[in-house]
Amino acid sequence: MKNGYKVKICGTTNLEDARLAADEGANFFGAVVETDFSPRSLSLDQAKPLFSAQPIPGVALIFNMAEKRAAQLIQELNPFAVQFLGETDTLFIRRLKKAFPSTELWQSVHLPEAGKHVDFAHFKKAVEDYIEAGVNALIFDTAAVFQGKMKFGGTGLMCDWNIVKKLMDAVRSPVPVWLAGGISPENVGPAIDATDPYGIDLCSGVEAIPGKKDPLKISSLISIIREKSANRRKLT
Ligand SMILES: O=C(O)c1ccccc1NCC(=O)[C@H](O)[C@H](O)COP(=O)(O)O
Repeated sequence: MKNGYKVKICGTTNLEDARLAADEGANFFGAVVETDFSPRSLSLDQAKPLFSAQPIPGVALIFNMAEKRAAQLIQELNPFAVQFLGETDTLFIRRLKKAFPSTELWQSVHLPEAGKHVDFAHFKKAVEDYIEAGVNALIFDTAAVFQGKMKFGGTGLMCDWNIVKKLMDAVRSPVPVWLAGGISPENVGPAIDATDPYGIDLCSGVEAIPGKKDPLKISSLISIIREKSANRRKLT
């Protein structure tokens, strides 16, 4: 999608699905690397074929990875962007940015699932700090406990879109802001209406089975997003 809302098809585990996302018109694919709480996590070697092909720009998602390993990942995969899933030390962001100026650094911000209490001041400060440190994009997503373990993303659960919108309005981010968490073809329209994000990032909502994307779900999602984008253009 060249104009309008962007789409990232995330949790991609194989090259066929990265190509499918590209063919259907998504803007980015994402792959989770060396992240133990994700059933879709790839080793560096498993991720290589996806990133050497990069049919569309690829985003490598990592969780609290050591700095040396993150540098190695950037050198070996040459992703368009690295996306941090954990709460990232802003000095770490600054150092990586200096070392790899041509790699974008994206930061996930994980809110609790909708209905749970949100410490608004905490999230506002975190977002301001990430912007100040120089991240290139922010992704609001959902974190939740599964089988006693906190999962930062890939939950299939929505966060509170009204709070996302309130945070967006409060920080007036100079960088693109994505919405993720439990989005599917069924609810992508209301998700866009509620937050008017730069883009939509999703994983389980377009899968046939965990780890395998569903072509029909992706094409239905993209056609809804195209329609929403066309309507927005009419309004501006
Ligand atoms: O896909 C996963 O298993 C995953 C696990 C941990 C972090 C991220 C993960 N997926 C990639 C994404 O960024 C997802 O698009 C995002 O978390 C939303 O996932 P979903 O709620 O399944 O759409």
